Amino acid sequence: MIRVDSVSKTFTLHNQGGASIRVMDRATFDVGAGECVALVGDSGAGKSTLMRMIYGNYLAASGSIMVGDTDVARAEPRDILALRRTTLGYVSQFLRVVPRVATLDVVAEPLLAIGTPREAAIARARDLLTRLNIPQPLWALSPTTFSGGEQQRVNIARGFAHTFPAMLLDEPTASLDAANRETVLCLIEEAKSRGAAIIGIFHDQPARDRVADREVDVSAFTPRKAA
Ligand SMILES: Nc1ncnc2c1ncn2[C@@H]1O[C@H](COP(=O)(O)OP(=O)(O)OP(=O)(O)O)[C@@H](O)[C@H]1O
Repeated sequence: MIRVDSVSKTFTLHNQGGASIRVMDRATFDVGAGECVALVGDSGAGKSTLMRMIYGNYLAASGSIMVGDTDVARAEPRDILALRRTTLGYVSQFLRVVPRVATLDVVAEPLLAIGTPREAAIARARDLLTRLNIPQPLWALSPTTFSGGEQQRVNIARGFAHTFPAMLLDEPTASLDAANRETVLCLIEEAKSRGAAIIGIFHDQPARDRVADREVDVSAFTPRKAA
């Protein structure tokens, strides 16, 4: 489902005399349907950079990143946006809050965007908000004023609303309490059992041990170490 092949990356620091830093050299791995792969490696090894390249936020200098039939390393921006709507989900720790949109609609939006009938989308949003312990009186409010933890849980609910065939998870359990952490681990397990291919960064080692089938050590693709 996801195949990263010989992906390299160099950052050019335009504000520092155009200095360039090679941060990734020929990263290669794949993730099958129903599988969860954890990216591991020291701080600065390039885990986030690799994930951002797979999501299409950072452009890979060379190589290919196949997600389904789309090569993210070469795709047009509109194709990447279509991929993100239908195929590739991304759950980070942080919600990008849209002012004045009710929490229920924030969570249902990814489903509405792919044409799910409103009633079904809202039902799924209610179910996820309930599972993630967001109190019902808050559902009609914008999450702008919610606590950090509440915003994180709304973001997770939104990220899991659509049953994406491929998902990227960036520290999905960070700073959650035990009950909500358990819910997120169950959501990940459910996604795997319906066949989603998942790539995650988990500093939470017990969480990683539970949901990840394999680890990919990104340090192996860090140029200074590979040299
Ligand atoms: N936008 C950027 N511009 C320049 N350099 C960057 C940029 N993003 C990341 N880097 C560099 O790329 C390298 C890899 O960083 P990255 O954040 O991917 O590491 P990481 O493995 O996710 O680390 P951590 O576990 O600390 O989050 C680092 O040396 C970092 O300084």
